Amino acid sequence: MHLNRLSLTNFRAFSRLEMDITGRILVLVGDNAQGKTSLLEAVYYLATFASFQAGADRQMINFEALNEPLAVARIVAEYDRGGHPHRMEVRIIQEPVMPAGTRTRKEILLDGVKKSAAETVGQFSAVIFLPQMTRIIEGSPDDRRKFLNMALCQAVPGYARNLSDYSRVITRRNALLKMLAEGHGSPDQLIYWNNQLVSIGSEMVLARALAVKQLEAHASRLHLRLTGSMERLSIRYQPAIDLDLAVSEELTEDVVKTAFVNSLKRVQGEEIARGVTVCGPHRDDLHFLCNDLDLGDFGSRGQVRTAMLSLKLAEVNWMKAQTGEWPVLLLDETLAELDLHRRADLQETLQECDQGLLTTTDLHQFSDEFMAASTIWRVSAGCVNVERQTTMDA
Ligand SMILES: Nc1ncnc2c1ncn2[C@@H]1O[C@H](COP(=O)(O)OP(=O)(O)OP(=O)(O)O)[C@@H](O)[C@H]1O
Repeated sequence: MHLNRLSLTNFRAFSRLEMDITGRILVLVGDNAQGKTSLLEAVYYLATFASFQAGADRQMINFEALNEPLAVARIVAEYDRGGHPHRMEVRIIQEPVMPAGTRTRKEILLDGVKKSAAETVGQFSAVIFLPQMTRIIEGSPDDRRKFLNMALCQAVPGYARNLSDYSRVITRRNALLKMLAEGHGSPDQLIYWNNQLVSIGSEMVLARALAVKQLEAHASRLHLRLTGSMERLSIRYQPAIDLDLAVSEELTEDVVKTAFVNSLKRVQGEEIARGVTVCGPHRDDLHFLCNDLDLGDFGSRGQVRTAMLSLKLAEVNWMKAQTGEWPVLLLDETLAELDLHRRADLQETLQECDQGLLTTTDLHQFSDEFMAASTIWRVSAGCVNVERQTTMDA
């Protein structure tokens, strides 16, 4: 995967930006609040159609543009995938709705053809490294599910569609449960939504179980290397349905569906009383263990950071194995956080991949060798200019 050109219009602080990207490794350097992270956000949006930092899409539309009745933020990328050139355009549109409101929606064009997000996700793939990514281990189950979803949507065919259908089923089922909680309707009305939930949810559980196993294989190997064989990293997937992965021998669709149906029977009373779906993949969790101790509860800062690096490098390798393509690596101020040894490992992965974009406020943290292989772009007040082009990609 190689990004050749990026064009932004009314995206965050960039009212207009055109970048011809020739290098394999790009370092975006600039002071704070100049737009470096926003650039990575735009590129990552092309991979997932979700921001890693904004709660709502409208936050990405330039403030001044939002003063207009119709405001459009546009990201256009030209990239190579599997040796073929592609063009993706994403428009985030805020438009008026009667009588006096606004709504935000997005439009996606892949090679000139309008597509939905679910059918386009994965056409351009990227992995993001952020200083705050330790939240995946230390934060809430929601952070961990988000991590899984972002990775699986890009690399597992059909997962993005299931995720979007599942979320629709949950909304409709919750509305019915709320009605039942208020004493209207009959529990028999749940049968249809239970079938939908079990059918889509079981596919998601299977995909997650398999992906976590594969990610764990990569992560534990990398973690042994990063810790000089001192620490064994394992990742445990904990589905919210009554399914103990440690004891279930072979995980088939039937095994998962039976567990799901039984779980729904067990919680039906509670669900009707609370008016909400309490069991299913939207309540799944992950656990990260280091030498069998849960890192979320007992990990030191350094241990969590190293485990995160192993996990993210595993995600890169897993995505390559799944899709045959290296994802574009996006590193937001990540190297500064790492010691020399771990920095070297990350730089090694960068050398293997097709392309990496890094942000920094300080070029001194990079080795001379790394700098020679990088093209340096200066980001200043929403403008980006090449400061030094590498000669090593020629
Ligand atoms: N929708 C928007 N419209 C205009 N400007 C915005 C919008 N959203 C954010 N900004 C501004 O963009 C600026 C750049 O933010 P960004 O996080 O990309 O900078 P950065 O160079 O990565 O900074 P740092 O090094 O501090 O992380 C901020 O000053 C922010 O206020």
